Order: sequence, then C-alpha cells, then structure tokens
Amino acid sequence: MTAQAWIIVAAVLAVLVVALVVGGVLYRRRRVSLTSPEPAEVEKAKDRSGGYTAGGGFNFSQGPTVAPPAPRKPTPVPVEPPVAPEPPVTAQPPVTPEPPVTAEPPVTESPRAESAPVAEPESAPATESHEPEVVPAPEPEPAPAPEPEPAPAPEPEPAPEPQIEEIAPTAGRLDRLRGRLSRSQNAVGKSLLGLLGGGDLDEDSWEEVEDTLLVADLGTATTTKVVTRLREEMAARGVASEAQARAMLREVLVAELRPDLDRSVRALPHDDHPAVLLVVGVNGTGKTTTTGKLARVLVADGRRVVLGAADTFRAAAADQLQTWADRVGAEVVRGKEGADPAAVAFDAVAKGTEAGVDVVLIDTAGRLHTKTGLMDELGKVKRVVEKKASVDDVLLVLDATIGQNGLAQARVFAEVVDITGVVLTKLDGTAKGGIVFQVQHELGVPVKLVGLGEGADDLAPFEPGAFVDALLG
Ligand SMILES: Nc1nc2c(ncn2[C@@H]2O[C@H](COP(=O)(O)OP(=O)(O)OP(=O)(O)O)[C@@H](O)[C@H]2O)c(=O)[nH]1
Repeated sequence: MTAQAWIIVAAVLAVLVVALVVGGVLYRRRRVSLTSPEPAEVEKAKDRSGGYTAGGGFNFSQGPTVAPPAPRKPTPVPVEPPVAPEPPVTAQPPVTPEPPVTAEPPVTESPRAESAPVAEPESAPATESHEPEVVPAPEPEPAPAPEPEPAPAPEPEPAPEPQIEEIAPTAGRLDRLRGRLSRSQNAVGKSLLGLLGGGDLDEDSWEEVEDTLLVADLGTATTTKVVTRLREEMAARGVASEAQARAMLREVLVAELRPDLDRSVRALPHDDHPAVLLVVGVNGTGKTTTTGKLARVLVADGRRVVLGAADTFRAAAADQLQTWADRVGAEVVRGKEGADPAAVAFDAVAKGTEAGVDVVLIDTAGRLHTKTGLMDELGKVKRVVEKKASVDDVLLVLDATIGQNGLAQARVFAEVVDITGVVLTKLDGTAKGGIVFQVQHELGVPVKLVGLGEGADDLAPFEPGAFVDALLG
C-alpha cells in the first residue's frame, strides 16, 4: 500500500472513533436516570423547616444507646393496632345467579367477580345479520349543528397545603421571654434584696427571708439550705450594698439550682431509629401544648418529627395535636377514640422509624396521679414502646401555678415511669417559680424546659442563671 492509501485509512479510522465517542455521549445524556438522588438532596427534600437552623439556646443530645430489642416474633405488639385501616371493601358487581355448574370446583371470590356479566355494548355490531327491513328513504340530514365543545372536566381541587408557620428563633428564648417571668416573680426578689441589702440582719429579718422563700415555693429543705448558706456568706464577706447582696443571693440560688445537671433534651436520632420522647403529666398541665411547642423548636432546628397522639380518651386531644403538627408540617399518628394508647404510641414509633424521621414525640393522656389503673397504663405505654425502641426522654409536665401539689404528682409519676426531665409550664402566671428548686431537689431530675405563655413559641430552655436573674428582677 502506498503512503497515500495509509493516510486515507488512518483518516477513516479517526472519523469512526470520533463518531463513536460523540454517539456514546449523546446516548448517555438522553438516557433516563433511574438512580436515586444524592442523599443530601433527599435530605433537603425531606427537610420541611425551610433550612432554618437554630443558632443555640435549646440543647439537644442523643439518649443513651440501648441494646436493640431481641429480634421480634411475627406478632410483636401485645395489643391490637388501633389505626390499622379496615381492608377496603371492594364492591362486587352484581352477579346474576347462574345455574350450578357441578363439574367446576367451588368458585372463589375473585373469579366470581371476573365472571360477572359484562354489560353489552349499547350499539350492536354492524356486522350482525338481520331480516331485510323496509328502510325509509333517508331524510336529508340537517347540517349537523357544531358539536358543543365538551366542557373541560373540572380539575380536582388540590388539597389545601397546610400553612407552615414561621417559627420564632429558638436562640435566646429565655432572654426574650424573661419579662414574662419577672413580672410575676420579682416581687420575691425585691423583698429578699430589701432584707439582705441592709447588711447585718437580726433574727426577725432572717425569719422574714425564710418566709419569703417559703411563699415562693422553694420548700422547707431548700429554704433551710439557702438561708444557712446566706448566713455563712454574709458572715464571711459582709454585705454593704444592695448590689453585693444581689450578687451573693444570685450565687447561692444558682448553686442550689445545680447548673451542672444535664438539661439537654434527648431528641437527637440514633443510627437506626429516631429519638423517642414521652410527654406525661396530670390533666391540663400543658402536655399537648408543650408537645406542639417542642415540635416547633425541633422543626426549626431542621429535624423531622412524628407526633404520637396517645391521648385516646379525648378525640379533641388528638385534634389539638393535629393542629400543632399541621402548623409545622409534622405528621401525626393517632388512633380511634378509646383505642389502646400503648398501641398508638407503638405505631407512632414504628411509623417514625420507617419514615426515617429524627424524633417521635408521644403525647399521653392526662391522668390523675391518684388513679392507680391509669398510672399502670402509663407504665404499659412505655414498656410497649420499648419493644420497638428505647425511650430517650420522659418529660413530666408540671403546672407551676399549683405549687406543692405539683410535687405530689411528680413523686407518683416518678414511681411509674423513670422521669428524665421536667417541663414547668405556666411560669408566666405565677409568683411560685420556686417549685423549680423543689422538683429538682426531690426528684433529682433537671427542669429542662419552661412554658412562659400560651403562644406557640412560648417555650424556653431552662437556664439557672437566667431564671435567678428573672427572680431577682
Ligand atoms: N399561660 C400559660 N398557659 C399555658 C402554658 N402551657 C399550656 N398552657 C395552657 O394550659 C391549657 C391546657 O393545656 P393542654 O396542653 O391542653 O394541657 P394537657 O395537659 O394536654 O391537657 P389534657 O389533654 O386535658 O391532659 C391550655 O389552655 C394551654 O394554652 C404556659 O406555659 N403558660
């Protein structure tokens, strides 16, 4: 072959290679991708918080990882799931009684449905043969009126998108809500500072200090401790001004609130299942409200939340929770009225795990701590949930306005379920915030959150320093 022939062959080969490469690229571009989107994209799609991330304030942590429950047997729940939808009843087409066909085996439901008589088409096929008929001469057909345009089928109304609300920033909540506390609390602070600021106190004045602390619901044990420490500090340092008195009082009260306690809400998910939080307490303390407010905080933090409406005694309670959930785009698992609360709680955790959410918050029914049966039932709720996943936080909701009575409730609840945190609600409406000291002292469990109003964002983390500042005005 001549050199010229070689050049021609090489050129043809080069053109072929280029054509193959270009063809390959075009083919790839046109192909429909069946791979799932990048995990980050999925995360983004699922995140309904609008990318809002709290800058601090609330402190979330992961609960201790408990060994997974033993592999479940086919029937893991000892209770009937309440919300299992009834199998859809498919309407059977009317069946004309047929003469019994003896040779055939008994016909089961579905073949029967298939063998249902098929409606004849209205117009008989043109090929059918008929007796010759006298057909009248066709009348001249009037010009066909223009067919009216078929009215477009009304588009099904799209279900109204629930209005997702904007959530107040979670950082610095207690600071912003401090005014709520101080309005009702700082009468206590003023009176204490008035007494201590004068310097040397006589016995009557110390008694007055004691009375003030008792009226503020600090309880006898805490009051005695606080007064003893104040007397020691006063003797050691001396107090010449109200500012010094304030500093000393603040130090003693903050120390009494045990700033070392872990107040984080254990709402961070585990590797293979969501965090599970149980919200318990007496009727009307603010459980549902707190569950809703907490869901908002979590959503604002970019978490995906499922709410379990385990208050099955009152349909209104589940509705109330549903409203809270709709406002932040969370999902609610609820049962029929009167369903077993333990089963609803179990279902909520199952649903949350399956959907890969971060947190499942379970709102339980209010119960009188004096009703043994109801309290036993609460224990059952926790045990049943734990067949699915460990409960990370059991939050006892206490109404701060009821003072000492709240403590009695706390004791009974603590016997039935291991309380791991307290939410003190309605601190905006009471001068008895001292119950915080007692609850922690009695239960050895930290107050983690405080409710400071009926507003959707009136929930704040509890911070001893900020609380005492509010108390002292
Ligand atoms: N002022 C004030 N009111 C609150 C606070 N938290 C809850 N509430 C109100 O307390 C009332 C009872 O709250 P719920 O959340 O329904 O109480 P619950 O414990 O779920 O009640 P049951 O379902 O009956 O057990 C409602 O009117 C709430 O708005 C708070 O921090 N401050």
